[in-house]
Amino acid sequence: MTGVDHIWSDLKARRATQGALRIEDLFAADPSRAEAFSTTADGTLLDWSKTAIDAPARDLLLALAEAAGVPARREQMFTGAPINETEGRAVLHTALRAPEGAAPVMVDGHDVLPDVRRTLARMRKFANAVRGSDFTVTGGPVRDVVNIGIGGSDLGPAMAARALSPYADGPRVHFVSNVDGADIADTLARLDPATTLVVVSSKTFTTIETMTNAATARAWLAAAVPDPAAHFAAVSTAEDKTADFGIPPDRVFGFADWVGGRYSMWGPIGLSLMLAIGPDDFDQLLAGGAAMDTHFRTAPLAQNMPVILALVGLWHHQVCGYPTRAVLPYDQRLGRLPAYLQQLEMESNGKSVAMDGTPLALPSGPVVWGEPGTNGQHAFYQLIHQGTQIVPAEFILPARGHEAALDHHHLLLAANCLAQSEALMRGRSLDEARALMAARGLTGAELERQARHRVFPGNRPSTTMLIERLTPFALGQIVALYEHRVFVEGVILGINSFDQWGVELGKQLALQVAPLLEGQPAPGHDPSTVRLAAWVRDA
Ligand SMILES: O=P(O)(O)OC[C@H]1O[C@](O)(CO)[C@@H](O)[C@@H]1O
Repeated sequence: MTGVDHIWSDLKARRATQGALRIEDLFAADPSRAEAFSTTADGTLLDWSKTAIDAPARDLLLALAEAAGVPARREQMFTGAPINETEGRAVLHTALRAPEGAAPVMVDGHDVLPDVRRTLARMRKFANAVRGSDFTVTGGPVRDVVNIGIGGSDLGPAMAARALSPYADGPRVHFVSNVDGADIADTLARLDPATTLVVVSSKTFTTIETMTNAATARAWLAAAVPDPAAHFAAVSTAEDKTADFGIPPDRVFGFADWVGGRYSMWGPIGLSLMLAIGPDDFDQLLAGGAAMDTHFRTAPLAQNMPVILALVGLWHHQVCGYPTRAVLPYDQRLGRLPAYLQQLEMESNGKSVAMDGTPLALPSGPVVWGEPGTNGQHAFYQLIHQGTQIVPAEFILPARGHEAALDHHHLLLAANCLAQSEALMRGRSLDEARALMAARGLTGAELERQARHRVFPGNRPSTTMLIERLTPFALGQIVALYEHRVFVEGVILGINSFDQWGVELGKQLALQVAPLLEGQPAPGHDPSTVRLAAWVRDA
């Protein structure tokens, strides 16, 4: 067994010794627990005290991070080593947000930062022109922007545009991703082609959903304006393909293959966001990401927010065996954060083999899901509180909202968030439930029956991340925090978090199923698929 294997088995042994331990007991035993199991970074706070991680478990988890080589791998990532080994690429989304004066980042003997800055300056110039009406389309200044992209070329900017809507003072930005014609039809139906700019965002510029939607947008424009090409910009690593599509090079924003799709919102893939909020606020987003990078790179592991969040995640999924985790932002504008994190976490760490191709010794990443509070409270929290499976909850709460006149809303929002984590931990015992029923006048068997329905087991873990307000800077911190959390979990599990071979097969088969739907011969499909296709075809 390796040192890492030993620590995993020590962790499982530690968990086994906890028996009926209640999280509340940990607070009783250590009056400083709330502080000791909290981590801060540039105005944010992560409280992980409401978990069953006790001091010995914490020490083992930190030892695990050391033994798995997190600090060394982290340096390799930041300095451009090809740590995406299955694709032979560096992983340098951090370079997209590197501050002025940062040390050169070398890939194949070439500092990538000057190119990053040049592209950012071009984006800034273009965004200023569009926002300032210097860039015009057929009908004059651009009033609407349609971002066409999917996965990492959609979720990041779409999530951020919604999160930062109080900062949106440019053209209205819309996001079309699904190949379902309903998506683009509903979007375009509201828009005037003469004043619409379409940004086609695709790292590869081959993704079938995006190229189909782009062609539909082009046809929509062609039917209404004399020069449809004048209404397009593109973001891609494949400049030959953007040229084939007819987009002039001065409106193409390229990036290198060392930026993974789901890590790409910091660069040109963020163009539509920049058009909405402006270059200065976009810079603030980058600054927040960069601040989290510095924290991740320099803070000791025991105070390192991404490392801690990762270790909490490993404790819950790989040690305790909880199958999912819920991300519960108490901010309506973070409504797309769970979807964004689903791609970030599940596409990154949803793997079955280790870097060397051998089967993983431990489960890979968990299912990630969620919804903003308080809406989730009135939907699925029932299961989180009383269901038979335990769902670690990750709360995110800004201390203040943007609506000063609605502070009373925010107070209730915050109270709900804090109350949920308390309720999850504390629960309600059978005796407490019996007392409640007795107070309502019930007695005997009926009291007992009703009381049992009102028991909350409690002892359910959660973390709470606090930010001051959902600013561009804070959003940058949150996204970079989760990116690094995924990285740390991946390193410790031995996973390559930067490829996504698991999405390939379905894409290939979709192309082979299409002829079936058109009634053409398409051998090699199973009887169920053939029958389903026939039903769809003949309906
Ligand atoms: O930006 P592209 O090349 O269109 O890819 C879109 C998305 O498709 C995937 O490759 C797989 O679905 C994602 O990783 C990526 O973000």
